[in-house]
Amino acid sequence: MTTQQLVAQIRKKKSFLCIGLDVDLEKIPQQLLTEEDPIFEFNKAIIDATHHLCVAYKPNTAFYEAYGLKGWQSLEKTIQYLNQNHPEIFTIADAKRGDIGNTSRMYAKAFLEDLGFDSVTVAPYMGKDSVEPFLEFTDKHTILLALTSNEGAFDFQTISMEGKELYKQVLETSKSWKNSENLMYVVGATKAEYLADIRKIIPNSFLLVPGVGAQGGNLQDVCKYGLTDTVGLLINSSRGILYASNDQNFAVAAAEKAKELQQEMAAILQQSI
Ligand SMILES: O=c1ccn([C@@H]2O[C@H](COP(=O)(O)O)[C@@H](O)[C@H]2O)c(=O)[nH]1
Repeated sequence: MTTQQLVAQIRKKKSFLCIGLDVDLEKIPQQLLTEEDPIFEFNKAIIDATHHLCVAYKPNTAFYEAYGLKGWQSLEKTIQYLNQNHPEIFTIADAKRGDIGNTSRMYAKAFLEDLGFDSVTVAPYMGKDSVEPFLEFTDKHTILLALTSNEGAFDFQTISMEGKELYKQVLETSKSWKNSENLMYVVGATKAEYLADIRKIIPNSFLLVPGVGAQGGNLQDVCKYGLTDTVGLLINSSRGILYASNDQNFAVAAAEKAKELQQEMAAILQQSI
């Protein structure tokens, strides 16, 4: 999916919501556990109930890898279901990969070609030759970790080297990489106060912003400094939507939470026009 197509979907749905499909078998309604593939059945119910309210889904691969072969098969079924039924929705494999070049090429092939995701998250710290193999997929997007939502982000990402914080160095250097126009960046919603500085370096790039909901990030704060002329934001919420209820009405409850965020986004978009 091109960035223009993503922006068109955002305008059409009045939403820049990304729903995180982080399925924890201990948190889903227990009656689903009798199904042959509880993870997929849960995802399917969530997707069926929320697809009109969001423009992206982001399965975090940890929640599938944790269940071995069965988990990987659930991930495969989930992305196939999305690509077949909702090809207009942007898909993100939140896998946080990155390795020496030939290994990165295999990661890129796994997520972007074999599974068929539109994008994959990548850690930047092994540098240019670890990221460019992902960028070789020019019809896909590589989402680079810039300033993450967790407390540990302050251990390295904000440390200054020669007067420049590491996350800023990542943003600036990555712009010189081949096919960098296909880069997006992760910035945590809990770090909204950094967005004005971030926008000085990457004024137009799309940002994937996790941390709204369970981590306490604020949508209004993120939009105040992060919004661009073409929106430029995908706001992720996972637990805050998925686990709104764990009774039989879980999908309806999830849709209600998603709708609250979508309506807040619609109001923000209307004001910014
Ligand atoms: O900086 C980051 C990068 C990734 N994540 C991931 O996003 C979701 C957030 O889930 P919530 O339940 O809405 O907190 C999850 O998959 C994280 O691994 C992040 O939170 N922060």
